[in-house]
Parts: sequence; structure tokens; C-alpha cells
Amino acid sequence: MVRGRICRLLVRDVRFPTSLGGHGSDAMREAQREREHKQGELEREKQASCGAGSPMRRWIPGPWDHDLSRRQTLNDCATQHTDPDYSAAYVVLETDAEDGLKGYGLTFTLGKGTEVVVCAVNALAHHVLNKDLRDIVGDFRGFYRQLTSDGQLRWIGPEKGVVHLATAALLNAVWDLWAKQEGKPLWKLLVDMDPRELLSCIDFRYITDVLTEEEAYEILQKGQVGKKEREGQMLMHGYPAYTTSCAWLGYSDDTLKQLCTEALKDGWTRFKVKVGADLQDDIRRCRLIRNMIGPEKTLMMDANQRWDVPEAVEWMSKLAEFKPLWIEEPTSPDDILGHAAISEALVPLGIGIATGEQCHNRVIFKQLLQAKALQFLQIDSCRLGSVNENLSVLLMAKKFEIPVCPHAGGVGLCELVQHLIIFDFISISASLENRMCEYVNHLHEHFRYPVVIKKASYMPPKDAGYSTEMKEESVKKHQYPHGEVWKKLLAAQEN
Ligand SMILES: C[C@H](O)[C@@H](O)[C@@H](O)[C@H](O)C(=O)O
Ligand SMILES: [Mg+2]
Repeated sequence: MVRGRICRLLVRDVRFPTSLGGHGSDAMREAQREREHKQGELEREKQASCGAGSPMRRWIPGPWDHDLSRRQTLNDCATQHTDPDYSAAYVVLETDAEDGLKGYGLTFTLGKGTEVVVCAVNALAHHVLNKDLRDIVGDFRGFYRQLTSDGQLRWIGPEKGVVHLATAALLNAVWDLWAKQEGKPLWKLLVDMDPRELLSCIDFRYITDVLTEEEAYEILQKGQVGKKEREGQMLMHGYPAYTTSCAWLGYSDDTLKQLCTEALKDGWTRFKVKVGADLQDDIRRCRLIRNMIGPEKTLMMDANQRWDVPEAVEWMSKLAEFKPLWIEEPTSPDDILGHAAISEALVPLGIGIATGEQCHNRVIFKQLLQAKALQFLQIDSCRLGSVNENLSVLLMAKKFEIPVCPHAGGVGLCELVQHLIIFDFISISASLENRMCEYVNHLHEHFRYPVVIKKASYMPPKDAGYSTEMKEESVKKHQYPHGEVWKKLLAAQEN
């Protein structure tokens, strides 16, 4: 039963120094070169704080550097995410219900700027504090609208950028709390909600030209048929995943080979490789990985917005021989017509367009769908306005018959988004064709309810909540800048 008034909201800046090992990197060839050069002169043994599962166990000086001038050099060379420190603005909600349950929520960031999101969460806090949870979830659409339409804060959005990331973190915590109070994992809470209740969580403003509430209702009604069987199927076999963890752009060919060999042994059949910094490097790396995985397994490519439209078409025509299923984020995430033009040119070559990890909101997704600008839609649990907005996107994707393949390359994103895609299969899409959820193998050890992967599939979480809770010990250590890990790193930097 839903209960309690929200009486406390705490938000923290938690950062993991993943850039030390090049994890999460894209389009960063120059940075890699620089790192290799520096390695010889600077190598120092330190315990890596990036956690288990990371291929780099030692601290190796990388492009991570708090020296601004050096960062600038790296950024001049390559405009993408050269040195991400996987981070989160991490929200904890407490109620006066005296049941010991708290709601945990987060949004994903790359290090710097997390403090800005923390600020935005605090700016939104008055909408949440002192509210009764029953009133929030009893009119979730209204509450979503209130948060995203704050008369002053909406000027720095609306429904995009920092303020929307903050909305995501807050609402993710509310959903976690709700699911915990109901004693269900979030995917199951959604599966058990009747269609009208689900719809009451969605703000249909700005999308009724493609999806009315009645159409959404019909989709959900149809989704009721065969639900039990699909739930059984998920519990038995899980939701298919692909791995991005073998081929970050900052990894050397040797690392790539080693990780790919291990992944094949572990039963992975779908792989994503980062491209876009240098064509010859891409050809070499794609050949290497395609030769290792063979012609039957699935390969995807991700350019992280590196190209202009004509360049994307030209570059991908040269990589077509490696048979990628999709090219992800070929150009600016805001360029809907650009994506449409790239789709038109590449689909005849057998290459689809995937995008979504930096798609602001349901309106942009609506237009991408209307413009036939994507063949694979990548929802993100921490960029859109939480479960509420993601529900509307899942329903639009169903209407346009575009497969959803969620983005999860970041800290906590796998933990969260698995709930949404498992719900999607059971209650909306009812299909696994051309569908899979991203998986990266970093930082799960910091979560209280980490993902469970079996035979390259996500097994449905069993614990109540949204799997958002981090271990307190990890949070303390990684809080920026006063946690133990950062104190050491920053002191090493100074010496
Ligand atoms: C900076 C990040 O690691 C991105 O490179 C990552 O989210 C990536 O685009 C992905 O698709 O996983
Ligand atoms: Mg990506």
C-alpha cells in the first residue's frame, strides 16, 4: 500500500574515475595515443578504483586529468567523450511512514557538471517535499506536469538539458519508492497495472498528433493477450542483451581481442564497436572484431555524433563491408532531418540508424519516428522524464513498429532500463525481433541489487524497487570531491 509524506530529500554527487582505464570512451584516437605515450614515463602502481570487471586492474595515467590546459588539448583533437568519469546525481527520498523504506533515484553524467545537476535537483525539491506519496502516484500525470512546467525553471528547459536530467533523477526515486512499498520489482509493478492506471502516469501533451490516449489504451489492451506466457518466458530466459564492453575507442587492439575472446566464451553473440575518429582505425578494428565473431553474429557501430550528414553516409559506406546492423548517433542528436537523410542513404546498404541516448524528450522521439529517421529506438532511463515519459515513447515506438533497443552505457543505466524493456516485451511490444538491450560490464558491484546476466540475457530483477540503490560504502568513497577515492586522486594530481 502506498503511504507516507516525503519528509527528506538528499542529493549527492557520486563519480567513478572510469576515464583512468578508457572505459566508456568514444571517438578518442588521439587521446589514446597520448595515453600510450605517457604510460611509459608515468606508470605508477595503484589499486584501480574502477571496480571489478574492469580489464585495467592497475592505475594507469590516462586522459583523466584535472589540469585544464591538458584537457583542452585532448578536447581540441576529438570532440566526443574522450574521458568520461561515469557519475551520477544520486537522490534519496525518505518518508514519515516509519517503514524503513527509502526511494533511490539517479541520473547519469560524465563527471564534471554533476554538481550542476545536483543544483537543479535542489531547485526542484520543493515540488516533492511534504507531498504525500499517495497524492503523487494518484495523479502521476499531474505531478509530472507540475515538475516539468515550473513557471520559472521551465525557462532553462523545458523538458531538456540539466533540468530534465534532474527531473529524471527525482522521478526515478519516486518510482523506486512506490515499487518498494508495493513489494514488487518495478517491471512487475508496471506489468500488473491496468491500462488506465498506466495511462494516468503519462503526459500526452505535444504527442496527441501521433498518439492519442485512446490509441495508447488500445495498444495496452492488445498487450494483455498472452501477457502471462511472456512473463513466464522472461523469467525463464531473460531479455536478450548485447555488449559494448569489448570495444570502447580508447582500448588498444590487444585489449579488444582479449575482451572479445572472453565475451565469446561467455556466450555473447551481439557486439557494439565505437567508430568515428579515424577511418583507417575503424576499418582495422571492425575487420578485427568481425573476423573474431564470424559472419553470423551481430555487430553494431556507434559514432557518438561525430559526423556531418554527408560525412556519415560516406564513412559508413566504407564500413558497410563489415555488415553492421546499425550505426548509432551518426550526427547531432537534434538533427531529425539529418538522421532521415542518413537513413535513406544507408538503409539500402542494410544499415539501420539507431539513436536516443541524447534525445531530449518524447517530442524529439515523435519527430524522429514521423520522419522515418531511425530504424532502432534507444530509450534512456535517466535522460527522459523517468518511467512516465519512457512509457509514452514505448507506446509511440509500438505504433510505428520500430524496435526499441535501450541505451545502457553508463553507471546504473543497465540496472534501471532492464525494468522498462522487460515490461515493454510483456505488455507492449510482445516481440523480440530485432530487439536487444545494451549491456556494459562496469560498476555493477556498487549497486545493492546489481543486474543478473545469464547466457547474454538480462534476468528479470526479483527484489522490490527500481534497482537504483547504491551501496552506502561506495557512495561515501566516491562522493566528489571529498570521498576517499577522489581525495587520493586529487592529491596525486597535485604532487
Ligand atoms: C560516454 C558514454 O560512455 C557513451 O560513449 C556511451 O553511452 C555510448 O554511447 C553507448 O552507446 O553506450
Ligand atoms: Mg551510444
